[in-house]
Amino acid sequence: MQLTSLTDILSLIPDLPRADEAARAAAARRQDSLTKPPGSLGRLEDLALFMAGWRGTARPQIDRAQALVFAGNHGICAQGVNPYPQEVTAQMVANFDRGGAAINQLCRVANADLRVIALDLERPTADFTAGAAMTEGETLDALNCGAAAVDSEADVLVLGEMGIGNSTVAAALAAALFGGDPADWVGPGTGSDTAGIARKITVIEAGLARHRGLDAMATLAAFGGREQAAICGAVLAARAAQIPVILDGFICTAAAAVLYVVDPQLLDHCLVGHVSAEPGHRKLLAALGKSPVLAFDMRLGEGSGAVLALGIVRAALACHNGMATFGEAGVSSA
Ligand SMILES: O=C(O)c1ccc[n+]([C@@H]2O[C@H](COP(=O)([O-])O)[C@@H](O)[C@H]2O)c1
Ligand SMILES: Cc1cc2nc[nH]c2cc1C
Repeated sequence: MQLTSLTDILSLIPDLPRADEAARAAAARRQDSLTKPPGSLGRLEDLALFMAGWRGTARPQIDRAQALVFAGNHGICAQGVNPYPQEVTAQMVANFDRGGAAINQLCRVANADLRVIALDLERPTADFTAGAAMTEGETLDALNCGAAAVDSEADVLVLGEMGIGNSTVAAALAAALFGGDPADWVGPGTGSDTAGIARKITVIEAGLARHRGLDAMATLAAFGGREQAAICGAVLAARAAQIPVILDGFICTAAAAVLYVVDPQLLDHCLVGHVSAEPGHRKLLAALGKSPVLAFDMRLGEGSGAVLALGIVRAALACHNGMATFGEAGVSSA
């Protein structure tokens, strides 16, 4: 998938695959034949049916799980919206590469292949209070980079991000896409105090005043950043390859929300792995009509909540594929 303009996305939509309803129905029949009262595995059953629909088979397996973490830097950091200095983005990328971050440990436990992609860290996006964070060309480059990173052989894709300052970008995107009071979308991020949160709100109000009346893709360019655009590209490429996606926290979900505003069905193949402790995430999930797999009070980013949810999806498929039916086990049904 190679986008040459931000409006290309509209022409892709009619050809994107949809869930295979026959495979999903066959998986539902299997669930009802397994040695348990129907429905007793609750949302594990829903996850198995979700995977069946998107993988197009009644007995989906996860042989290959890919985790992609995109990192970017943000011009809005010039406004003092971030408690940690911007160089932490590159320092954490080095930490990911050495295996020292939370995401490395969680990917090992969940058996996911982690790939970290740093997007022009030495060239932060522009300050969105002064102009568009990204040109159309920069937005397209990041979208195409995200799309190209998707392993077409993967059975599931976990997405995450790293970028000092990007909780402000995410809140700005959410406010621009869904409206409401900016204060409802803003939270502490990595640990802003009350004064820091007030600064984030002021900055977002200035950004919203500058960038009015834009469509969803232009909103992405206006507020940034590269990692958000790359997440959009990866979500689209995964869809084209019928690979279900697990989104991470507030920042990752706000990026994908751009696609939802383009067309809500663009996120049909996406689960949200967890609801972050960042307060705007709950409101964002309500706007997208998504229920998180987990609520673990996490607010790290990096894809950490999404890869934890991968373990739950693996558990759902272990039951779905490994359990005996009533007939096979000689267990009497109701
Ligand atoms: O995804 C979340 O829910 C989340 C919530 C709070 C913080 N983060 C991470 O923290 C960074 C952004 O926070 P900040 O304070 O620098 O804007 C960025 O690297 C994110 O991955 C992520
Ligand atoms: C240390 C650190 C690790 C992170 N991982 C994702 N965002 C982060 C922000 C900070 C500050």
